[in-house]
Amino acid sequence: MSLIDEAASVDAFKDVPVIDLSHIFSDDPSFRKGLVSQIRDACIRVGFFYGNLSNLTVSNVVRHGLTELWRSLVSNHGIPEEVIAYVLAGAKQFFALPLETKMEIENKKQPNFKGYSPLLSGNNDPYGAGDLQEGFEFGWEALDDQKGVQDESISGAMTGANVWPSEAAVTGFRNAALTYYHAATKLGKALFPLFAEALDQRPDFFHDKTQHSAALMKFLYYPPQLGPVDDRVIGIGAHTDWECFTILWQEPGIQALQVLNSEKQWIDAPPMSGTLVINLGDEFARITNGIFKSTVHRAINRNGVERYSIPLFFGVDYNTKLEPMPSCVSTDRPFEHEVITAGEYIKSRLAATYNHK
Ligand SMILES: O=C(O)CCC(=O)C(=O)O
Ligand SMILES: [Fe+2]
Repeated sequence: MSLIDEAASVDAFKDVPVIDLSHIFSDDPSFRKGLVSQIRDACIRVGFFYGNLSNLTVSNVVRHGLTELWRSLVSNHGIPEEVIAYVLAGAKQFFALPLETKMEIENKKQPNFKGYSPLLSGNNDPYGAGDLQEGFEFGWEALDDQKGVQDESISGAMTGANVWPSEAAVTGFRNAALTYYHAATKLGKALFPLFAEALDQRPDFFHDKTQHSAALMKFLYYPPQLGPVDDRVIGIGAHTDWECFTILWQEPGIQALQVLNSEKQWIDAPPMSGTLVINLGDEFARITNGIFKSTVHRAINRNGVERYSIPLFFGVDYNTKLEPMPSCVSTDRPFEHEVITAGEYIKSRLAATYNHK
């Protein structure tokens, strides 16, 4: 079936599919075909899936540089290990700092909203009254032992360096955060060829558009929300993500994330051991003219305990134009957006969310 016909024939999903990514690096056509077809179905029908990494072979994990990420997810006692443990400890320490210390790196003072966003400062749902979360956002930066400096010319509309709390305030925070960032972006880079094949393109279709890791990582802290709740103030209001896809780590054991289907039912997407949630965003929806779904979701923390989550929003390079693929456009299915660059799009969404005057 063509992409356009397939997109026209989908029913409301009732759950978020789980896709085994053990063969993510396999060139064996039988494995590859099966995986691509599951990803295509999830992207067209749901816009969300759980990527199960727990059965990856150790040799593949090592060869493709996923060790830190994999060991963060896969443990035999369900407790996050290694990098995630450091990241989580650092995030907890950071969010526990006095407000005035955190406000020294407030996102509204930075050119592109990197840094700290206080409680209720963002509003992802225009019908909401603010998101009940605190955040800390940062983008690509070389680790101390890596070569490379940030080339600002490639960041286009999204130019702007990261800001960090002082090393004295949260020891090891920057290093732990960047280590996890680099591990998660490696997984992101391995996913682009699969998405390309799911769109009937060559595996390297996105290669020239993903040279620079246009990816933002955000640490999120959600206080518990108990008692009567104003529906307009929840952890993060109903929204779509903005980049191509998000790789989301959720704190184990705490249900908060929900995904909206076409019958307006909220479907729970609880954390699942050995997996990361992968969901598509607006850049992919634009590039595919709506064939890949950028699905509405929200998070509500009614669990009586604090909750942390870590999305990595991975887009095409900021200077790439968000144009539709010709195979996704027809006379019945015209493209209805202005063509702008990815950087311009992300910047405009950040400004709208934080109401920056
Ligand atoms: O915290 C979560 O589970 C979801 C976060 C989210 O949807 C976002 O930051 O875009
Ligand atoms: Fe989201």
